[in-house]
Amino acid sequence: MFSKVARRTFSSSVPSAYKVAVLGANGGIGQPLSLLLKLNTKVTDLALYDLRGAPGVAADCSHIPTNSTVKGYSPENDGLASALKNADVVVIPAGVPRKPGMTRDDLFNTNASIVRDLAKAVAANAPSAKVCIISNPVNSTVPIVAEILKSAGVYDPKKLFGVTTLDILRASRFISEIAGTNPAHEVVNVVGGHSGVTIVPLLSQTQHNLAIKGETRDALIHRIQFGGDEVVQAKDGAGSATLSMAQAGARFAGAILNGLAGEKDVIEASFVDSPLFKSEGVEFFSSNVTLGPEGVAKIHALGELSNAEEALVKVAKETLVDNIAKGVNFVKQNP
Ligand SMILES: NC(=O)C1=CN([C@@H]2O[C@H](COP(=O)(O)OP(=O)(O)OC[C@H]3O[C@@H](n4cnc5c(N)ncnc54)[C@H](O)[C@@H]3O)[C@@H](O)[C@H]2O)C=CC1
Ligand SMILES: O=C([O-])CC(=O)C(=O)O
Repeated sequence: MFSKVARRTFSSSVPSAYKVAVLGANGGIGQPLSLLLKLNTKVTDLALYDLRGAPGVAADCSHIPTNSTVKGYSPENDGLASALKNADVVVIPAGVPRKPGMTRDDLFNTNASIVRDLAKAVAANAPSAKVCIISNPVNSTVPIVAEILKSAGVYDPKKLFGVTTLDILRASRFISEIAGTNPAHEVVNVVGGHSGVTIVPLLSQTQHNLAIKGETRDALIHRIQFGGDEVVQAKDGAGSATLSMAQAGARFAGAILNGLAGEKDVIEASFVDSPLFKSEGVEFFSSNVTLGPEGVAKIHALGELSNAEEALVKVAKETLVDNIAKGVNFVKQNP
């Protein structure tokens, strides 16, 4: 009797039921991201995969009394395929992080093949999932995944996302430190890509418009562009942002789930296959995206830019063309 009542109450409180797979779940990002996804009530099946350690992370998370079941998978016994089967959303933070002195591009040689191989598994086992790429360099890893999905004949540009949400989090926080405001109320559009000069915060569109000016403004833009370096330096060889990234990844995956569930006006920035600058050869670009049941419902234009922002976007586009080509060429040479 008691269990029947309990079960009824339980299921009526579940708004939607989705399977989310995290690939790289035992890592610095993977562990706290798995925790935060365990707290999302739209997730009913949480599949945690890593080369090692995922069953431990899963057992740990599974004791938290939210509605999802959690299972850990290893490469043995086709664990990757099982983790991916029927996944609605796949989040990929697998790969090595930076050490001081490295750029994100320095991670390419190691992470490109990791992401390529995981993308092949996604194509084979979860071809219609929404795929969220965290592994760096995002500007190149997203095109790698696109190429693999294309060769498998399952590419849908509406379903592939580079996660740039951490740039938005940092921009809100750093602006609030200057303006003395609540960071939760700082809405800021950050566009372009996810590395250095490709990260373009559109400060003219914030509530401060041009009120933050001169050297303060330049320093703020630089801090948003190179915020990742602050964490890499502070961690002093032990990796890069993990906790703030987990929060960013959980927010982004949560938005994807909200879109899947048919909620209205779900908007997050993401590095996607975008029409905005395709005519200039920039195949992927990050801007605000409305998310819906199919993934991308609408890609928003950048809106009005100041002259200085136009110049920043120009530089971002030039770098992005190279970063994207590097990913595409990698797959051509190493299919
Ligand atoms: N998009 C973004 O804003 C951010 C991206 N990152 C990137 O995220 C990635 C992960 O960072 P951390 O979690 O700090 O690194 P980490 O080294 O702590 O964790 C990476 C995990 O990936 C796993 N892994 C490696 N190869 C794998 C494979 N083939 N299949 C499954 N799992 C595999 C490792 O076993 C490890 O558990 C890095 O590339 C980092 O640069 C980091 C912060 C922000
Ligand atoms: O800086 C890094 O290497 C990790 C990252 O992408 C970030 O923190 O934005």
